[in-house]
Amino acid sequence: MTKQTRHYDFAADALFLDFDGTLVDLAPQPEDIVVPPELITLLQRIQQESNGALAIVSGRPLDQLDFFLAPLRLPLAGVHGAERRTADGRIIAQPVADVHHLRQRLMPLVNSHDGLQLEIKRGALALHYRHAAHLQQRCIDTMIDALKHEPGFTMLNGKMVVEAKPHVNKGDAVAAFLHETPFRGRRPVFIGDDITDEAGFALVQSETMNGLGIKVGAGPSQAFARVDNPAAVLGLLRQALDAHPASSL
Ligand SMILES: O=P(O)(O)OC[C@H]1O[C@H](O[C@H]2O[C@H](CO)[C@@H](O)[C@H](O)[C@H]2O)[C@H](O)[C@@H](O)[C@@H]1O
Repeated sequence: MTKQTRHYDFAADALFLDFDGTLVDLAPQPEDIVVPPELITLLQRIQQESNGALAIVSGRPLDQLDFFLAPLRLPLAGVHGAERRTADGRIIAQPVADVHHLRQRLMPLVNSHDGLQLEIKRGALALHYRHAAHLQQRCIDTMIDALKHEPGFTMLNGKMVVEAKPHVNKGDAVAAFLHETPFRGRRPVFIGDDITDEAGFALVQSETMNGLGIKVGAGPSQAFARVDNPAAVLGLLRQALDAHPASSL
């Protein structure tokens, strides 16, 4: 951990965690990630100790997060905040644009090159080029062109992926949780690794929130603190629980 380490108080703080690249190592394909069994145990313990003030905030849809985190049922924000499951189990789905026409605009590129994959979500499309890195600029240019005709989306450059997502962000999702029980009134901590997580850092570190962002891995970030990789994030969670009630994150 670099820069600023702060006391983590399970009674007064709330924890918001990105998923890919933060809790699990990146994998060649979205479906290939491996969830360490210890992660499930740690999240379960944190959920209990913090009276439920723990949420996952991801670019993935809710059903995928539930699948990978089973048997846990946590509060979730999916598709970068376009859908949420609150702590009391309500699903809140933002209105989103239909991806059909955008998909049609992207498919010719995907079909004419090996190694490209189009992931379809509710209101979002992720064009993955991890297996065709030389096509990065081509993918970005194609997405920019396609979005000129599709006003319902914002472009997001992620890790070996360019996404068209709804006009939402993870900061808004965290803010929404912080208006609800059991998150309300707590100091937020947000841990994430990618550009989409910067909106989460900005929100929790704003003057009114007085929280902490923790960036995972290299690259520019506004987060006040940094750790190296998902293994180090697990280490932080473990440490916080071991030191409970006087722990630090
Ligand atoms: O917000 P996150 O939880 O970090 O999700 C961001 C995107 O993650 C997934 O793609 C990324 O991870 C894959 C598995 O490691 C990797 O193969 C891919 O190259 C990465 O971009 C997911 O597929 C996307 O839907 C998420 O938006």
